[in-house]
Amino acid sequence: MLRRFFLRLTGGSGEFLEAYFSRPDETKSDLRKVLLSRRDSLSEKERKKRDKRIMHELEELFTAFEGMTVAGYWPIKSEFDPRPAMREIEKAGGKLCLPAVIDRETIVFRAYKTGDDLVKSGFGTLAPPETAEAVDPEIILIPLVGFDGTGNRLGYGAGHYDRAVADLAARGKRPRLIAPAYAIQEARRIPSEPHDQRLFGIVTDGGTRTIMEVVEDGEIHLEPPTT
Ligand SMILES: Nc1nc2c(c(=O)[nH]1)N(C=O)[C@@H](CNc1ccc(C(=O)N[C@@H](CCC(=O)O)C(=O)O)cc1)CN2
Ligand SMILES: Nc1ncnc2c1ncn2[C@@H]1O[C@H](COP(=O)(O)OP(=O)(O)OP(=O)(O)O)[C@@H](O)[C@H]1O
Repeated sequence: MLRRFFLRLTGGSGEFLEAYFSRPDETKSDLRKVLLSRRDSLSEKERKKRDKRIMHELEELFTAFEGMTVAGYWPIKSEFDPRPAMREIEKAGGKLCLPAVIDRETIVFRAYKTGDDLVKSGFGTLAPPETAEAVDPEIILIPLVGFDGTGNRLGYGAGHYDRAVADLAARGKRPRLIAPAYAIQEARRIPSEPHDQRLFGIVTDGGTRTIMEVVEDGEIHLEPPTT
């Protein structure tokens, strides 16, 4: 069976934060402020337009999610709304889950089906209740504040996802992190620390970035996780 790995570096709308290239001393929290305000500044109309473009890019991946456990997220603030994509993933045979906040450091993933009840879960998020089954996602649609072209991710700074992915890795799981994001959330460089988990793919309204694909018998699949 032919297996070929390649890195696709396409897209990119040139909307990234150029200013930070010349300032290597830029801290994560400074970057977070600037990138959050960029995201917040999109009008509702502009956001909807960009959401459609991101959804269109994501559509290419849905069939690859068949039979996989895929973590979505319930959007807060000015994040891309992944819920229409989650419904399509479900239709394509993916099993959904959502992150639930346990404490300031910990999140877990709980099974979710469209229409299931959700409960308040900290930091303004909603999540399945404790009674929902705990699952280990193979694909994580991961929200972010910022990213760079090499797959570094900047979150809200709690380390929730970084810890959750490290925990999965410690148990032999290798979830693929795919970030739907607005092109304006790109910075020339996001500082990377050892605990930071690198993105597998970044799907933006300016194109799909840095996504690793596996081509098998002429078809594009996401690599199945090695457990
Ligand atoms: N929609 C969504 N769900 C998510 C996350 C996320 O980023 N987005 N998470 C991602 O990890 C986890 C929840 N963790 C979060 C941690 C901090 C903040 C936040 O907004 N923090 C404040 C600053 C910190 C504070 O208030 O102490 C902020 O940025 O205003 C949000 C979510 C799991 N669920
Ligand atoms: N695997 C880990 N083990 C212990 N501490 C961690 C781990 N991952 C992250 N942290 C800690 O969490 C804090 C926040 O990390 P960072 O600023 O990278 O968060 P973030 O990636 O922006 O947030 P998130 O992952 O919640 O979206 C840091 O103090 C970091 O040391």
